[in-house]
Amino acid sequence: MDYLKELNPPQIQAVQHTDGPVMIIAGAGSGKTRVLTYRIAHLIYAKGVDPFNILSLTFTNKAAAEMKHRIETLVGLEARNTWMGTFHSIFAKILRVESGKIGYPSNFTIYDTDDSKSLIRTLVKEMRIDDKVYKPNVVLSRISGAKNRLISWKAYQDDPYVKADDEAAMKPRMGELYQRYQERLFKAGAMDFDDLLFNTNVLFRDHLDVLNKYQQRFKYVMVDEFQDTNISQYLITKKLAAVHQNICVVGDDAQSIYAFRGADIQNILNFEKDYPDLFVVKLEQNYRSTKTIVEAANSIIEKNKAQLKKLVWTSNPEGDLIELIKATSDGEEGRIVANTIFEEKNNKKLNNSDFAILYRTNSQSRSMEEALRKMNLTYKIVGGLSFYQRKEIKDLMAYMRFTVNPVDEEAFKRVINYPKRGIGDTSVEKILVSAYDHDIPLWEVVKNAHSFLPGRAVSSVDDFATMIKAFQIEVERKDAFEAASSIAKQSGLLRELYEDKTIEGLNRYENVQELLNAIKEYVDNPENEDKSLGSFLQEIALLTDNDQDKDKTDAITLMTIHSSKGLEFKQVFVVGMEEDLFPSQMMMQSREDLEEERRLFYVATTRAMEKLYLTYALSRYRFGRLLNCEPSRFLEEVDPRMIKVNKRMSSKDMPGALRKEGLPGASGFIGIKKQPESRQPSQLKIHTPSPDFKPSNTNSLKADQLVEHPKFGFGKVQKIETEGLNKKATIQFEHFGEKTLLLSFAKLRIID
Ligand SMILES: Nc1ncnc2c1ncn2[C@@H]1O[C@H](COP(=O)(O)OP(=O)(O)OP(=O)(O)O)[C@@H](O)[C@H]1O
Ligand SMILES: [Mg+2]
Repeated sequence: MDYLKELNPPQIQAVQHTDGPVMIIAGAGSGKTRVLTYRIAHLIYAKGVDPFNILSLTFTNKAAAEMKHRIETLVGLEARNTWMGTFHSIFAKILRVESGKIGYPSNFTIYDTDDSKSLIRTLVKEMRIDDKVYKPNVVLSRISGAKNRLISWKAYQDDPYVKADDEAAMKPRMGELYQRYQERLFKAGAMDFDDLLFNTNVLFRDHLDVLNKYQQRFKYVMVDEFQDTNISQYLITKKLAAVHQNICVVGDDAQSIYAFRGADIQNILNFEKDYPDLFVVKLEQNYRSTKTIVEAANSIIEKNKAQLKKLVWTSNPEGDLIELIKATSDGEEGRIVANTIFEEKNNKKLNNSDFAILYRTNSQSRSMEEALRKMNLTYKIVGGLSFYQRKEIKDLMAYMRFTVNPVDEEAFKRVINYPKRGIGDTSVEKILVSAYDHDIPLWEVVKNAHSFLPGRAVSSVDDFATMIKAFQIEVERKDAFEAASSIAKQSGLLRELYEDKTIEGLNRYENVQELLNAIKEYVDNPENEDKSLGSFLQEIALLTDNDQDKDKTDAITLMTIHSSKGLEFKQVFVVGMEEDLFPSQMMMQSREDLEEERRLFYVATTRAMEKLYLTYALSRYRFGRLLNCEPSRFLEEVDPRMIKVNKRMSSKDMPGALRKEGLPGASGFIGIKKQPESRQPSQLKIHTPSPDFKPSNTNSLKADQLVEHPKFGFGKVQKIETEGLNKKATIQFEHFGEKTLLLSFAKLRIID
């Protein structure tokens, strides 16, 4: 097999050096992920390693799926058996098997951020403390920060510095809140995302037999995006690799962008200390981007002081200059981006999926979406409010969760009185308080409602318990799809949605059907061995933002820079290049923070393969007000030789005269040398008909036929409609988009 031919010499070295610790720290686009992929293929193919003995940890499950697929094409189906996924998904899988050891049920629920915040709200109320001081997201991020550094609630409470810190922040009861939060999660048989790693550490610390089992299993351990691991993740990896010492980490310190979530660049430096006989590989050649983009990116990251020096070069062509685009408002910014994509698509025959629009915060997607929709350009938003965050989906999932794990408090709160069955808030509260005060599992309280509640509510709660018991029997006997369908029906949820005949109601009903489709797909997929509902629920709980683009149609990608890590697109727009927005005002407290923002900018620019655009607006709606904006300081940090100031405008904003000339005027830009225009903003050229152009008889014109129009050029018939006496054809023209023409007037030549 010739796969080594597809690598350069240092990459081959990294692939072939399979035994002992290896670290690859190299710049963006230099093939780090590719090396990991080929390394796994090499282990299986050349070294005969059993795929079950290989563990690789990736940034998203989607990245893992892509890697698996690639390895499959290199070495065959066996590749499927490697352990590959995010830290969270891999260790959730292991915890599901071992959870009994640390006192959790094997069907433990995974709480998402909403569940966690709701629990914190409940606790704050119970403790009678100020919910304006103890805001759920502030409390949660404090707890999360502690857990990511492996600080238990006990250690938290015992640490005088932490205590002083909380007191200074006017939150003296944080430690107590952390403790109650953990206790309640435990009672609910639930873990939040951070617990998956925290508890894995506990498991490996306290149960050496379990640790030993996995140490023996994972003979080879690999970590992608190593710069963004936190200490909790690092310790797990280190422990697992302690016996065989075959650990390979790849990363780029210049792309470390999760310090705010506890990622620690120190891990890279520690790695050298922890493994003195470390084999270090440098990759310097970038295969992803044009020279212009590589050099611009180098000029950006150079400004950071805390950086390992690295060389990144490319033999790719020079490529286009980076376009700097100014807009008067965020609305105009959106229109310019949409217009530019439209033109570039037509001029260069690109697909929607060749484009990405990257922004600092999710809320910036709105103006982009509006403009794209107006131009009929298909797009998808990665992250943001995803399918699984919708209320109706969460409701049905809560039924399933409670069935599988009937102590799950947050699931219980969602479904006990939805659809309405006459159980009031007071009764719900009584049930929860009884369980907590008497230390009885929630499910026992629900099953024995008569002992805890006044007469009226008892029979409704009894009915609810009977229903859940019936669901539990189904879950045991049937696969996830059959059980879920039955739960959707018997719970009354489907009927409730079906009876709502508004458009939103209809949408919600369809969404639930779509969830059932997804479960069917899961059950039908031969790769999923465990077809139980519990197993499906876990899979869903672990979807990362990036995994949810189920929709495979050709679409422009909109996402935050954070979620774009590791990806590449032919053309990339980094929008909202304004002070306070990027670098973000919220995140900037120190020089380190500014450097992290700059690394984000580096990540954004290095996603582009062929062309990069940086755009900014002079005014923008933020926090409900129209604010004036200044261009980002980062724009001045890009090597000016790589930039041209473009005078693009959206057609709508162009004054009439300029529109005709195609030369819209715009002023220059702060401190950046203007470059001579290498290319005029392209105009759609009117087609010159072929010499043999002769209109055809279009009486029998059909969808899918190819036609030529004397002005609009070549196109494909989408559909034919008859309206009264007229016949109309909708045609997708290569350069002019979709047009509907009356056939009795249009001169069309049918090409066959
Ligand atoms: N030796 C090579 N020959 C041809 N193409 C290569 C080679 N090495 C890498 N590439 C290609 O270059 C691109 C970037 O590679 P890859 O994504 O592995 O880089 P990376 O270092 O992981 O980047 P990032 O830091 O953004 O994660 C990919 O399209 C990859 O297929
Ligand atoms: Mg990568």
